Amino acid sequence: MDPNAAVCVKNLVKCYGSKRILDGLCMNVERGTIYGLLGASGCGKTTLLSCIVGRKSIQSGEVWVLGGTPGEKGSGVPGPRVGYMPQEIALVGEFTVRDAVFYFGRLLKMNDKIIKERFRHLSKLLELPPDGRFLKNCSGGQQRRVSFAAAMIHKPELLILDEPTVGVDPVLREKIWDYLVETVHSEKIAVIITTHYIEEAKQADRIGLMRGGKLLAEESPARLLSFFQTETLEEAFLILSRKQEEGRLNNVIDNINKQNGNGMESASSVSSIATFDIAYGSKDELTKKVKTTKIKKDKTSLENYRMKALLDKNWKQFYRNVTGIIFLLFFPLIQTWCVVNGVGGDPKDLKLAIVNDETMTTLCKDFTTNGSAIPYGYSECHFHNLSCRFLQYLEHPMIHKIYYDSLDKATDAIKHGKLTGVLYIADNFTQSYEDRIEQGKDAETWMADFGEIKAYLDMSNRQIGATLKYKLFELFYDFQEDLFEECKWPKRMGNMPLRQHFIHGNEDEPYTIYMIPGTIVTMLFFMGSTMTSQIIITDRREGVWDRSIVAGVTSLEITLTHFLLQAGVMFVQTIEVLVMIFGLYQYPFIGNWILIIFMAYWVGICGMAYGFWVSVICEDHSQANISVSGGFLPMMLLCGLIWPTQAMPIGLRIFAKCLPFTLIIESMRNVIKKGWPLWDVQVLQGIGVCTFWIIFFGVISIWMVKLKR
Ligand SMILES: Nc1ncnc2c1ncn2[C@@H]1O[C@H](COP(=O)(O)OP(=O)(O)OP(=O)(O)O)[C@@H](O)[C@H]1O
Repeated sequence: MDPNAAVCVKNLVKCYGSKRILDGLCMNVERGTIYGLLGASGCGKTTLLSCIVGRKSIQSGEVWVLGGTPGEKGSGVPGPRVGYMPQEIALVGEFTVRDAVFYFGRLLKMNDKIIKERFRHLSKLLELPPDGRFLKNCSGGQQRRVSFAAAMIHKPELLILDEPTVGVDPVLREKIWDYLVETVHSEKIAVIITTHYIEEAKQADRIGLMRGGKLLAEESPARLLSFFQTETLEEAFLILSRKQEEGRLNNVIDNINKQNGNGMESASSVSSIATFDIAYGSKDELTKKVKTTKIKKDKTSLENYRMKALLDKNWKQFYRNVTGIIFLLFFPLIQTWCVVNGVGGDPKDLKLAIVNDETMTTLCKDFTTNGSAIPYGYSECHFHNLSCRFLQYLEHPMIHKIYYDSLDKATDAIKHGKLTGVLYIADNFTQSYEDRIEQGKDAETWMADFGEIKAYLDMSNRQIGATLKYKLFELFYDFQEDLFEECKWPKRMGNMPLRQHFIHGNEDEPYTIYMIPGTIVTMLFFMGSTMTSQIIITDRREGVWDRSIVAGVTSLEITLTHFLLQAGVMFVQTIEVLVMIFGLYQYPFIGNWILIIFMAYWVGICGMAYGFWVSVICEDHSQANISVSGGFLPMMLLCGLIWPTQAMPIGLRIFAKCLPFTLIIESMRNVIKKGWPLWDVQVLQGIGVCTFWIIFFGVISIWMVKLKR
C-alpha cells in the first residue's frame, strides 16, 4: 500500500445478496487532495464510501484508510480521524442547528469552547440558519449545510462527503468548494466527494469515474479533458462509458498511456493503484511517514463522553417530541381507563319480555308480598300470586322488563333482535308450583311443567345470553330461598344441593379483576415493543445511527443509551398504570407490591427487547408496526387474557406457556390474589420465561446487527 495514500482500495468486491455492486474496484486517494467520485445514480458510490468508513462489510479485496483497515482495532476508522457527511441529512429533527454541531463535536471528545469557535466559523462560512432553529424547521438545503458543518467540526484527516452540494445555491456551492480547496492544501487533509454536478468536480485534484461497479479511470480533470479532447467532463465520461460497453476500455487506456508516456490506467484493470504526479502541495509533506493514531479501546468499550453525548441526544429527541410524549405517557393511562371501565362489568338493561298468563289482566298492579306465602298446619305453606312475587326479583340493573301478551309475539321479537329473552309463566303457575313442592317425588308431570318458569334466550351473543342465564338462576334461587324462609322451611332447601366455598376471591368478583394482570402485562409489553422499535428505526432511518458510528460510537453505546432512557420511560409507565389500577380504582391486592412492580416492569423490558429485535429485522416503520402487531396479537390471544389457557388443546397450551408473557400473567395473578412470594416455583417460572426471552431477543438482535453490515 502507498504510504502517501489516505485511502487505498484494491480489487474490492461488495455484493447485496447475489447482486455485485462493487466488482473488483481499485481506488487511490492521496493525502492533501480532493477526490471527486463521479458516476450515475445507483452505480455504487455510496456503497463504496460506506466500505471506506467501515460501515459495510466486504466480500473480498482490501480497503486501507489512513494507514489501517477500517473497523480494525487501532485503525482510528471509524472514529475521529474521519469526517463523514452521508447523502441523507442524518441529523435529529429535534436538534437545533447548534445541538447538531455540538453533538458531533462532543462525540469526538472536543471541548465545548473549541466546538463553539469552530461552530462560529462554519456558521459564517456556510451561512447556517440561526443557532436555535430546529432542524425540522429548516429547509433541505439548510439541513445539508448543517450536516456539512457537523462533518467538518473536528478538522478530520479524511473528509468524506456524499453529495454535499445538492440543493445548495450556486454561490454558496462555489464558496464550499473554495473552502475545501483551501483547507485541503493548508491542512493536508484528503477529501472524497461525490456529486451529480459533474462539472463542479473540475475543481477536484483527481476524478474517479465509476460505472458498473468499477472505476473506469482515475485522473486529474485537466488531463481527462485533454486525453479525450472534450470540452466537458461529462463528454469524457460518456466516451469512457461507451468504450467500456464495447469492451475496449483497456485499448483506450493503453493508447492514452502511450500518448502521455505514463500513468493513466483503467483503475479496475490494475492490481496496484497507479500513482500520479500531483500538481500542487509539497511532495515532502505527501511522502511523510503516515502517522497512525492508536485507539486503545476495542469496539465494545464504553466511553463516558460519548455516552453523555448520546444520552443528551436521546433526551432531546424525547422531550422535544410532544406527540411522542403524549403517546408514551397518556396511552397506558387511557388504555387502563378503558379496561377498567369498559371491560368485565355486568351488561345492563337487557330487554327481557315477560309473558305472565297468570296475571294477564292486572299485570301485578298493587301487588305486595304480604300474604303470598302463608304457612299453615304442620309444615305446610299456601301460596298466592307467586308470579308477581318472582317478577319483583327481576328489578335488577341488568334486566329491563317488557310485558308482552303472547308468547308467540315475544319469541318473534327475539328472532327480530328486539329482545334478549322471554320469560313465560303459565296461568296456573302458583298452584302447580305449590303442588309440585307438596308432592315432591310423587308430583305429576303437568305439575312440573306448569309449575316452572320457562325462559327463551337469544344465545347468538354467548356472553350476553350466558350472563342473563346465570342471573336468572341466581334471582330465582333468591326468590325461592326467601319464600321457603317465609314458609318456615329450611332456607337452604330453596337452593341447589351444592354449596360452594371460596378460598381466594369470591363469586361476585367482576370479570375485570380476572383481566387486570393480563391487562397490565400485555399493555406494558406492547408499549415497550412499540416504543423501542419506533425510536431505533427512526434513528437508523434518519442515518443518525450510522453517522454516529462513523464518528467512533459503538453499537453497544447506542443501544445502551437508548435502553437507559426507554427503561426510565418504561418505569414511569409501569408506575402510572399500577397507581391507577390499585390506587385510584382501589382494586384489591394482597401480594408484595414491590414484586408486583418488578414483574410489570420486567415484562415491559421484555417488550423492549422484542421491539429491539423487530427494529433489527425491519427496514421501516410500517414493517415494524406490522411485526409488532403481528407478533403481539397471537401472543395476546394465547396468553390467557381473553380466555383461560386451560381451555386449549394440550399442545397449544404448552406452546402458549412458552410465549413471553403467558406464565407471568398467571404468576402476577397469584401474587395479586393469593399473595404468593417471589420464591414460589410458579412465580419464578413466569419471571424465568420472561427473562429467557429478554436474553434471547437481546442476543439475537446484537448478533443480527453485526451480521447485517
Ligand atoms: N442495503 C442494500 N440492500 C440491497 N441493495 C442495496 C442496498 N443499498 C444499496 N443497494 C443497491 O446498490 C446499488 C448501489 O447503491 P448506492 O446507493 O451505492 O448507489 P449510488 O451510486 O450512491 O447512487 P446515488 O448517486 O443515487 O446515491 C443500487 O442499485 C441500490 O439499489
